[in-house]
Parts: sequence; C-alpha cells; structure tokens
Amino acid sequence: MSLLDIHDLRVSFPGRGFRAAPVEVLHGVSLSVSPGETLGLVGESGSGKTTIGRAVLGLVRPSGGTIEFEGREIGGLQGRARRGLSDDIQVVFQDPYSSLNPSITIGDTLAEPLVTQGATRRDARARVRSLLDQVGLPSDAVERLPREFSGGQRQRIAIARALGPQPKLIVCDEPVSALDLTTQTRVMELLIDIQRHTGVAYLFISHDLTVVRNISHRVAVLYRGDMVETGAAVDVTSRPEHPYTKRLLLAAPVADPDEQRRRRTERKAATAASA
Ligand SMILES: Nc1ncnc2c1ncn2[C@@H]1O[C@H](COP(=O)(O)OP(=O)(O)OP(=O)(O)O)[C@@H](O)[C@H]1O
Repeated sequence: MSLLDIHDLRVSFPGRGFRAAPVEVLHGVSLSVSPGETLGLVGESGSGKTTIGRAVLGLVRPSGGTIEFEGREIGGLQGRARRGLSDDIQVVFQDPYSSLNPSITIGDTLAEPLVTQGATRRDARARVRSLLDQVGLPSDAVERLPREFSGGQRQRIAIARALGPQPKLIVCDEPVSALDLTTQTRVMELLIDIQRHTGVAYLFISHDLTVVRNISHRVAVLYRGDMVETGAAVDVTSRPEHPYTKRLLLAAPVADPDEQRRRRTERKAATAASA
C-alpha cells in the first residue's frame, strides 16, 4: 500500500480583482509515494509543486480530489483534526534563514516538538544530542542561536527538527536551492543517508531535474498544474517522453562546450515540438 496517495487533486485560489473568478492552479493531479521511497516532483516555477506540498501538509484546502495518507483521507483536514499527522508528515523548507526562529537556541528548537509530543525534558535532551549527531553537527550546537550557523548548517538543523518526531514522510520543498553547489551535494548525501537508516519517505520538490534525479527513485513532472510524466528516475531522466521533460533536461547546466552546443540544438527542436 502507498504511504501517500493523491488522486485527481484540484486546487483553486481566489482570482485577483473585484469579482474575479477563482484560478485553478492544479487541474487534477495524481501521484503516490511508497514507504521509504523518494518521489521527485519537478517542474518550472509556478507549475504548482509547492501547492501540492502545502496541500499534503494541510496548509491549502483542495477544491477537488483526494489525499490519502496510509489509507486515510487527509485532504482539507486542518488544526486539531490533523493531530498525530503532524508527527508522521514533516517538512523542510527552502530558506534556511527564515525557517528557524532567530531568538531560540538550537537545543530548544529541536526539543520543543519532542516535548509537545510527550517526551520528558531529559529524554528530549538526549534525543536532541542524537539528532545533532545524525545530521553531522557538534553537540555544543544546543547552546547556540541560528545566526551562528552557515546556510548548509541551518538546513541540517531544519532536517534534524523534521526528523525529531520520527516521521514517515518529509516534504522537502526545494531544500537545497538556496545553497552553493558543494553544500547542496553534502545535504543531498545526508538526506539519502538518513533515508537509508530510518526508512523515511521524501516528497522531494525541485525545479532542477539534475538535483531530483540524484535522490529520487521515481520522478513526477508537473507542467502548468498538470502531471505530464511519471516514471522511474532513470527512465524519466535518460529517456524522457514528454517534450516538456526533454526541455527541462536540456536546460540543466553542463560544463562541456560540445555538449552545450548539442543541447542547444535539441532544446530548439523540443521547444518547437511542444509549442
Ligand atoms: N496563496 C495563493 N494565492 C493565490 N495564488 C497562489 C497562492 N499560492 C500559489 N499561487 C499561485 O499558484 C501557482 C502555483 O504556485 P506554486 O508556488 O505551487 O508553484 P511552484 O511550482 O512551487 O513554483 P516555485 O518554484 O516558484 O515556488 C502560481 O501561479 C502561484 O502564483
């Protein structure tokens, strides 16, 4: 059975201006994530990736379709009705600078959700030490404030916070996009390593197909609110079927000038085919 099963999801937002009609940004999207799996959700800016993530987190109310988590319908559940679910489904956001409270120490940031979950202060302290170890940060981080850490380290703290309640699924919304290339690679390796040890599943959202293919078992491609292609990561990224996926792939940066030239030609052909 799937861990997460989204079927025919529709989301509309109020239109701009007086009496404007609602604007549908997801037009019946279906996807699933199995336990321990990473589904990469890729698409250009504005295609609706974050809206899917927010709907799974209960931050956006669907206008149609279903979102099932372990067989239970959770679409539209908010507040108290989501109690328990917030342990099972966690999130890591893109911006490591705004996602941590600047005036709360790392120790308290990580301990607070554990205490809310029912842990004693003492157990929470021990678990915080183990979480810091798991994400490769020193134990003296507990005394320090977010401003004392780099972007990559802050993202490690955000990952540790997400891991605290031992979730089954983490929605990773562009978790490495704000980081430099070397730090991106390290954080991606950390996420893969964590999955290997904990069996957590990821819904991994990114506009960058090269980032997504390195971490995902399967990839789903979203284009203007429609799912245009889903398949094994290796198939979608080496033999893309939809012209839009081909374009995304050809837009990925490469160092070799010959390859750059070849891709420019292919990109023109793919653009013409999808126009
Ligand atoms: N709260 C909102 N109210 C109105 N429109 C919204 C809201 N949130 C998102 N949208 C619109 O929905 C569409 C999809 O946005 P979304 O953020 O899901 O795309 P995305 O693929 O994640 O893009 P990005 O990578 O830029 O975040 C966009 O046109 C956006 O302007």
